[in-house]
Amino acid sequence: MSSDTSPTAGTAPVRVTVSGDAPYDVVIGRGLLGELPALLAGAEKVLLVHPRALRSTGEAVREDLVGQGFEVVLAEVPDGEEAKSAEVAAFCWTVLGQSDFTRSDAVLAVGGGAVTDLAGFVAATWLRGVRVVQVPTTLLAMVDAAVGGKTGINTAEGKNLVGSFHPPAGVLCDLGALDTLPAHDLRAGMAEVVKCGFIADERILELVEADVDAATDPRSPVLAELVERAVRVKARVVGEDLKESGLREILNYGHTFAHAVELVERYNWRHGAAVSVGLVYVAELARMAGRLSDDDADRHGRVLRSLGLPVTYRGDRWPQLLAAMKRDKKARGSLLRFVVCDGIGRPGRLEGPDPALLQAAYAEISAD
Ligand SMILES: NC(=O)c1ccc[n+]([C@@H]2O[C@H](COP(=O)([O-])OP(=O)(O)OC[C@H]3O[C@@H](n4cnc5c(N)ncnc54)[C@H](O)[C@@H]3O)[C@@H](O)[C@H]2O)c1
Ligand SMILES: O=C(O)C(=O)C[C@@H](O)[C@H](O)[C@H](O)COP(=O)(O)O
Ligand SMILES: [Zn+2]
Repeated sequence: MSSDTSPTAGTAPVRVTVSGDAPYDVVIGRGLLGELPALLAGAEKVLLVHPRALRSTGEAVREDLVGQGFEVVLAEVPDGEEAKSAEVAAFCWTVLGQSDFTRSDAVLAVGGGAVTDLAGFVAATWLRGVRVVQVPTTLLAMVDAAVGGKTGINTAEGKNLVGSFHPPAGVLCDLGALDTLPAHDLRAGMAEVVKCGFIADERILELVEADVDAATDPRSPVLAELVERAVRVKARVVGEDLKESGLREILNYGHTFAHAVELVERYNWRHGAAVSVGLVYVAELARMAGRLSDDDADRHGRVLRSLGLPVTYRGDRWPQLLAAMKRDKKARGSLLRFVVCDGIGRPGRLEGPDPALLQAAYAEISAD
């Protein structure tokens, strides 16, 4: 994770501060793991949660921290969405209990968004809340999941239905981790980057449109700029509205449909891929509701398609999708609520849309 012949090697890390009751920094750069001891200072024990795929990274980080005097207990969890279950959370609680973790000890997540969500939730619930430090290793986790303190696990009925707001003590986005990330996972992360472009920072869209290869090259300064821009959008929003009482909902752009797709597909779709289709769906919905221009709506599909992300979904799943959307956290009683854009960088809400409109937007993005 600290290689480096990359053009961004040697450049000073960028620090984005997230404000709130306990402000913290999101650090973006290369070779950042030397910052871990300071973030963990005061803890005797550290629970290092990592996915199976990152066993050797987990071992290397453990050795480093042991050399710095920490007692490190490893919790290896399944890859991907399988990690976000009550069973895996209970496994972590058992490890914490058997290792006598106290309130001055800490949880350290090294992994993608599934691991940062799980580890954050475990930290939020252990002894009613202990410190968590996030080391995201996917693009999606760097720009979104590890930042902002939204933690959670899934239940059989839906995505992230159990969780807590528990901000981290710090986030280290070591871009070197992206060197080993499969291309489809990098693309999945771009869906959340592009989401930030539509809700708040049009320059993100322009950078992708100008050179999609540079935008998706883990070693390019363009990708580093995109990470920073997306993190700044997220930091600004969660710094103002940690618990999603209003503004934070804009980060959920595209997610009402996306989470429904993930559930219907039994989590065999990557979250970012589902977000891509969800963005196109909600752009279509906004266009049909007379809220978004044809040009701006078309731009959603064009940018996401250029990144190799899906922009259509099978046409025979409407009842299941609608049932899942009713469990979206933005719903109030039987009122479905969507984040829509009235233009680029102008997020708003669409409340209780006509069911016929919802289905018509689905028909528009359906593949035969
Ligand atoms: N809390 C939030 O605010 C928030 C925001 C966005 C997404 N999320 C959640 O994040 C999750 C998706 O995260 P994701 O896209 O990172 O997927 P993921 O965590 O499932 O990781 C994808 C795969 O990449 C592997 N991996 C991770 N880092 C790697 C690396 N450097 N090299 C090689 N392989 C690596 C993982 O083991 C996994 O198999 C979803 O559960 C989503 O709900 C949460
Ligand atoms: O941080 C947020 O707030 C978001 O909504 C970011 C989303 O990208 C993320 O997928 C989040 O986990 C979705 O939250 P949920 O509340 O809809 O489960
Ligand atoms: Zn998301």
